[in-house]
Amino acid sequence: MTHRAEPPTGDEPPLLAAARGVEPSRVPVWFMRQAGRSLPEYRRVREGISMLDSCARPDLVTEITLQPVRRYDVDAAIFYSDIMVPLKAIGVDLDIVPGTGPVIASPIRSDADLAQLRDPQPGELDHVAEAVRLLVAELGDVPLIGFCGAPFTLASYLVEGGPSKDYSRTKAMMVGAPELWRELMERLARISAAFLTTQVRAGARLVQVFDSWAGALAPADYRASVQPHTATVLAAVGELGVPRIHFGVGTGELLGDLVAAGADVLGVDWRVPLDEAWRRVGGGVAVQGNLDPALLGAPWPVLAERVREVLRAGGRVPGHIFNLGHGVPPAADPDVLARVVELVHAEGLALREAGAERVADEAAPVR
Ligand SMILES: Cc1c2[nH]c(c1CCC(=O)O)Cc1[nH]c(c(CCC(=O)O)c1C)Cc1[nH]c(c(CCC(=O)O)c1C)Cc1[nH]c(c(C)c1CCC(=O)O)C2
Repeated sequence: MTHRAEPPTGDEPPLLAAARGVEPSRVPVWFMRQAGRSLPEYRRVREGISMLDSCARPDLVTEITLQPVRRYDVDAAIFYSDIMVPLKAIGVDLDIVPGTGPVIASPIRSDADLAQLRDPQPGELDHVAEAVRLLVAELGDVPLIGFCGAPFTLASYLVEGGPSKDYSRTKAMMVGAPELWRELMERLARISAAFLTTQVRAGARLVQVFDSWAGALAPADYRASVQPHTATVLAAVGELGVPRIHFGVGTGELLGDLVAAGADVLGVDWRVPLDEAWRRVGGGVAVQGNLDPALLGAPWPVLAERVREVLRAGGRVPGHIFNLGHGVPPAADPDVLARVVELVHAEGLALREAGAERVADEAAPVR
């Protein structure tokens, strides 16, 4: 995808313009995990219904996805689902335990265990397509973001059996049983690609691939054992022509490799300033991020300054989509998020210009 190549178009949704590196009519903003426990209306509709059951009901998926769009003036909806949903759909015995995360009944540690993983059959993702179609009809001009988990992040849950701090069984398989690892990653890439292309074919206009835990890997291991499989997923949606965001936490040393996997937008956590991230990858992409979610609890004047700092750094990059550096924490105050959206929209473009001027100053010859 080219950047700075096309003139601004007044009516293109700001999110899609920024993703192409074209100046948008306002700085677009959305939040990872904008739907979820931080919203009282979410807690109400989820009462007595498990996470995975809610994901299987297109009416609930539609309602929950729309909740943050009604409450905030965000520039995108993100499909309410989970990275584990396609695995559940093919029959993997798993649950999402509140306060813990995904838990797998029979972790995958041998060739025989791989039998749990097969390509989704026709019909198994119909509830996903139906929910996306319902949503797109309701959303009007607000684009829907589709998403999936990258093979490594999915593998980490399947091999460990649940959330992990060090991913030691996963890494041991990666280096100690490379054939088993390759087969596992190839199967996961096909499953995630099917989940993602289902969303795009039903109307999602942009996608985000979450390799949330890839930052745990050394770059050489990432490149040898992970990147080719994520590239398969990104290529499958690339063929459909939608912009692709690639995101992971703690990936400061991997940013160039994340882009090389086939991304149009680099998702950055709060550890690396956006302009620095863009320099590290040599440009050629838009960036998304990267306010530290922990700062949402700071006094408003302090938080507002941090929002402006993100906008200035993003202003040095041809396309910037404002977001947090990771998901909205369950304890976040929705009124604070609403103020962040207002601030980004009110001051974003002016601060982009300020950021761009600073780049020009630095580029001027020293006398
Ligand atoms: C690693 C990962 C998972 N799921 C996801 C990731 C990648 C994103 C990231 O890095 O955070 C992706 C995800 N999960 C969810 C969304 C959709 C909606 C959105 O972003 O607004 C998305 C994009 C809903 C969800 N997925 C989950 C919730 C909370 C469950 C609940 O409300 O009961 C939501 C709204 C559950 C979940 N699912 C997972 C975890 C770690 C958890 C949290 C467990 C907990 O703290 O209770 C696995």
